[in-house]
Amino acid sequence: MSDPIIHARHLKRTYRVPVRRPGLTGAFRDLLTPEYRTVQAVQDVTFEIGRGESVAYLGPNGAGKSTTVKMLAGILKPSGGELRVMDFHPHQDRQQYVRNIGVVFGQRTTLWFDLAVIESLRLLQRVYGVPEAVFQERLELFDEVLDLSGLLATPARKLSLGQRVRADLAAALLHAPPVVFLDEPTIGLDASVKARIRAFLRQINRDLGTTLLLTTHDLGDVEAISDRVMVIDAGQLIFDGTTRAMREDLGRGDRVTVVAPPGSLAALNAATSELAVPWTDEGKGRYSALYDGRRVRTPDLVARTLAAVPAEDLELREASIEDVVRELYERGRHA
Ligand SMILES: Nc1ncnc2c1ncn2[C@@H]1O[C@H](COP(=O)(O)OP(=O)(O)OP(=O)(O)O)[C@@H](O)[C@H]1O
Repeated sequence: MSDPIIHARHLKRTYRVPVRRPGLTGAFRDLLTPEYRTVQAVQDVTFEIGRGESVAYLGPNGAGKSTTVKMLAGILKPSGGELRVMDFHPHQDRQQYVRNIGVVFGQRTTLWFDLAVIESLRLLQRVYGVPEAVFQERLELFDEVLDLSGLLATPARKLSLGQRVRADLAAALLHAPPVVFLDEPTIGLDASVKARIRAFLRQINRDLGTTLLLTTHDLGDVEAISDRVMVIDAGQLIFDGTTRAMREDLGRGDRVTVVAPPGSLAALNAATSELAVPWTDEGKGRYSALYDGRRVRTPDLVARTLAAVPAEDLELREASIEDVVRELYERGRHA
């Protein structure tokens, strides 16, 4: 990796949460003698991200993604470990640091609610000291890709979700920060807005060399925006590498799908048990299995499958990122 810009070493973050005791007496006791338990949201996470990389940070619900992003953005103080982004300690150096990064939370806005979008952008222009000519140039670029011009006069509170996220992206990138953190930037957006935002993020990554780290549950984002994937589960990194390496690491880079009468699962599993290829019932008569094409001979698998069930259709393809991530989460759960 060339020139790391983000260093996280043994990063930890715990939350202290009140324990709720049952019933009315419990409620009184909670009030008088509160008890707390510790949630380990991020347990021990180590990674480096190079300048200009575009990294997707994935994990199931509650895995610790948002907590990591909030530490990276300087909003939360790590409970342990080290964190450095460029030459800053994000939380400690927060005031200076935030001028050098962009942050987008898909679920909440950083725009002033009652101000027209352009007024928010003008305020940010002043905060960041962006010269007028540069401001105009960037507005033009944002308008080109994010189609902003129609939104500029509208107060943030009147924007639809998709419009709001587009305006938030412009606000986060106005000062051309070298590093941008995005927490579920495409959540709840329709396909066309998603496509626009993905294209925009890809463009700033490629053309401006902006380093991106984004959390998402939408694996379409990963395919479109990121070259590298880090997967966190229960507060720990369980994978860090390219999507291709992820397929290879798992050894299940191929997928077979068959359409067969309902109730075919047992017969399929029996037919391929020697190959250790377990099937999943996807409903509506579709059954699929992930397997390692280097270990299992595909013609052998196909022959066994077709002998076991009266198949209406059979499809072979490379496993999608979605397949692989689902499998990774499962593996993490059973580890
Ligand atoms: N403010 C908080 N107070 C207490 N516990 C919290 C707080 N924020 C998060 N947690 C807990 O920390 C853990 C990690 O949460 P986090 O929001 O970082 O996960 P996530 O991977 O972003 O999840 P999701 O995909 O659902 O957004 C979870 O167990 C969550 O309940």
